[in-house]
Amino acid sequence: MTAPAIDVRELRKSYGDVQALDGLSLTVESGEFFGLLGPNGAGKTTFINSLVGLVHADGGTAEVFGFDVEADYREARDRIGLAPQEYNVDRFFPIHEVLEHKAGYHGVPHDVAEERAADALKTVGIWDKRDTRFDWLSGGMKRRFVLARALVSDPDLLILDEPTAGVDVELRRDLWELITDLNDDGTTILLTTHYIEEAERLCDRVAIMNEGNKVEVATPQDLMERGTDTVEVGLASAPTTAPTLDVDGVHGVTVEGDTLLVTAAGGSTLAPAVMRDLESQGYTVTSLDVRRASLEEVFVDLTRAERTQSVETEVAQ
Ligand SMILES: Nc1ncnc2c1ncn2[C@@H]1O[C@H](COP(=O)(O)OP(=O)(O)OP(=O)(O)O)[C@@H](O)[C@H]1O
Repeated sequence: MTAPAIDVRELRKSYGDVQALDGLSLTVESGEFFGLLGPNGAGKTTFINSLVGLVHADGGTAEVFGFDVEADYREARDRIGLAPQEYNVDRFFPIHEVLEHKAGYHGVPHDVAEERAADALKTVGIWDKRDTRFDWLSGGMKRRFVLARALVSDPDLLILDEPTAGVDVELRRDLWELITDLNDDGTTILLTTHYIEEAERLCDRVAIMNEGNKVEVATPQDLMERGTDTVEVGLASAPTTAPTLDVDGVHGVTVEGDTLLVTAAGGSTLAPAVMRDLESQGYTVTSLDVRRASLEEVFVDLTRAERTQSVETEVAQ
């Protein structure tokens, strides 16, 4: 069996009083498209940095494709391509040379490195800029370049730390297509993002982090099913009070003019039963619409619940 792309156990890192990683355990399977979500300061970048040797963890273990990130640093690091949040690019050389140096650093012979650099620049669509320096690229091209640099060592695991932050819609879609293709070709992807829609669209599974630990790991669909949907039922005439519904899973009913707002987990499956119940009570249903819980709502609920819980624990202590 292939070793997981990432396997961390009880990972800890503190900066003074701040527990950036608080015993994080997480497994990402080889070939997965995995999302890491969490509010600012949740520990996502610290986690990524610990995988690539930029942060030395205080405790726990981290392996990449079965290689310990510290004891087997070289083996683990050579399998990872990192597109970080902050640019740390050599500004004095044309960008194709920067890529060749990077490939060389990972042990790729010079002639192969030249080819890899050309391929990477073509893949991200800035081959015509190959003789330009990094500083002279536009903001969008810089994003593309950072991805090319992550790709030049032909990594098995591509780590993208907020790759589409602040980019325009067109580039975002281009980048989505590019990384989806890479994943289809077998590259494992670890993506952090604050755009929940991005995670919903792209990721097989997501981990929601908060305060240095994971709150939940699931598929975006599973998470959304835990959220509260709203069934909007249009009635022929406005009721004076909210009807009582005898349908399992319904959380509440409110009246807004001639519309009933029925909140429920799994609204789309309950909608027909809601309609039947109302009709059996003599109501005439004129329209039915289901507003699904978004991943964003579930994310906010989960991280808020977690924060409230930790405040309550602190108060209790
Ligand atoms: N070098 C450092 N020195 C001191 N504190 C740090 C350092 N790096 C991170 N921290 C702290 O550790 C915590 C986790 O930070 P981290 O950057 O990992 O979060 P994040 O989830 O990546 O946040 P964001 O979404 O804002 O990028 C934060 O409280 C941060 O202030």
